[in-house]
Amino acid sequence: MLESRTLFGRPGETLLVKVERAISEFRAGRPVLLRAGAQLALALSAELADAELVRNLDALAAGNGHLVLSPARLRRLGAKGRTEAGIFALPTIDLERVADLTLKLESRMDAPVAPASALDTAALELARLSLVLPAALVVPVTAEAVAGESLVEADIEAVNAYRAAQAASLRIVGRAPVPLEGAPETEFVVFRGGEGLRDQVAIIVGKPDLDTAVPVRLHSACLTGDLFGSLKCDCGDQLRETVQWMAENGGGILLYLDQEGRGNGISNKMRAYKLQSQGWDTYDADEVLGFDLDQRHFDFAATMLKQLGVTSVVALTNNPQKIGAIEAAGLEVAASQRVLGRPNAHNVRYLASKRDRAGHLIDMDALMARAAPKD
Ligand SMILES: Nc1nc2c(ncn2[C@@H]2O[C@H](COP(=O)(O)OP(=O)(O)OP(=O)(O)O)[C@@H](O)[C@H]2O)c(=O)[nH]1
Ligand SMILES: [Zn+2]
Repeated sequence: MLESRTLFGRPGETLLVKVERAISEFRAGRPVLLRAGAQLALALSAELADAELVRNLDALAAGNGHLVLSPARLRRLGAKGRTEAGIFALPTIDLERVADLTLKLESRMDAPVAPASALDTAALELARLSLVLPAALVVPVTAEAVAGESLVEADIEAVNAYRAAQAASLRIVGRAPVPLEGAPETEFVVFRGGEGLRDQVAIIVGKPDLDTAVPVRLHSACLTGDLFGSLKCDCGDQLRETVQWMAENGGGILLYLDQEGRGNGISNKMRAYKLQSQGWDTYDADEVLGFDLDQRHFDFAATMLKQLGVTSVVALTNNPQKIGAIEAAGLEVAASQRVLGRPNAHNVRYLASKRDRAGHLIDMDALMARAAPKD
């Protein structure tokens, strides 16, 4: 562990650095040593456990291993109204049982759920930060039992404080003009920090007047829609039409945020798409995987705007959460404007679900009027 007296351990950096290492280990399917005061436990991503790891963990666990699951997954397993994470005891750690409880569609609870400890919930937060399934195997250990192992150690307070620290560490690391088709006067400004595992990008279209309300869109990354024109969502249309609209209407700022799959990551989004192909709606599919309606935070996006000198915005969105987050961060939302994609046979259920279940301000008649004639 880095301490402030070491050569490279600057005090302000250590929290971010330690948790970044822990995330990287966790994503690689290696156990991380979590510390809560004098208590220690190994935490391992449930989806990445393999036979050898499980054998070794089981030997250390002496019957005290358990699986931590999110409230959404517990609800899906049959614990109605569950709002807290919980744990299942694993007297022996068994890969098949772990898979049943974390991922299988038809699984139902067949054992009591105990409340999760602070250590357990930190393991779950680590899974979320790592963009793997929100499910962790946790094995309490003593320092002696793991002495000599090369393990990354993280304090649970550091894990829990990581999101806020990452949002507060936002800073501009590069900017350059990037002329776009239809919007030749455009600048890309790259920020490090925020949310997700990569950088955030502000796309400044034209020369927006920062003394008046600036048209702004917070756009969450969608590889399938933005890049490949997937018919399953409205993202690609929203992205390109917003940039075009800004270019033709005095400029604006689009924030391209590293929040693929509503913050669940691309692998979990594909798992959710698979479930959707079997009939599940977008939110129910996420719940099967253990995710609540939306994992995204938008406070850091407001910080990006502030760093760019924006104080008042015209919010281009249908999502009231985005508007609320901008206001909560102390920026003025002078007005908001809907951003309609194009409906088709593949995305109309998704768009209706966003309106009906997440309160998005989508006027279905106005939307349907935009359907291509072939639809
Ligand atoms: N988990 C999950 N994510 C999805 C699905 N379809 C699209 N997404 C993601 O949802 C997000 C949509 O982002 P946005 O278009 O910025 O946000 P929005 O909440 O729809 O709000 P507005 O478009 O601003 O009205 C992107 O991160 C997509 O990758 C899905 O079925 N499941
Ligand atoms: Zn999309």
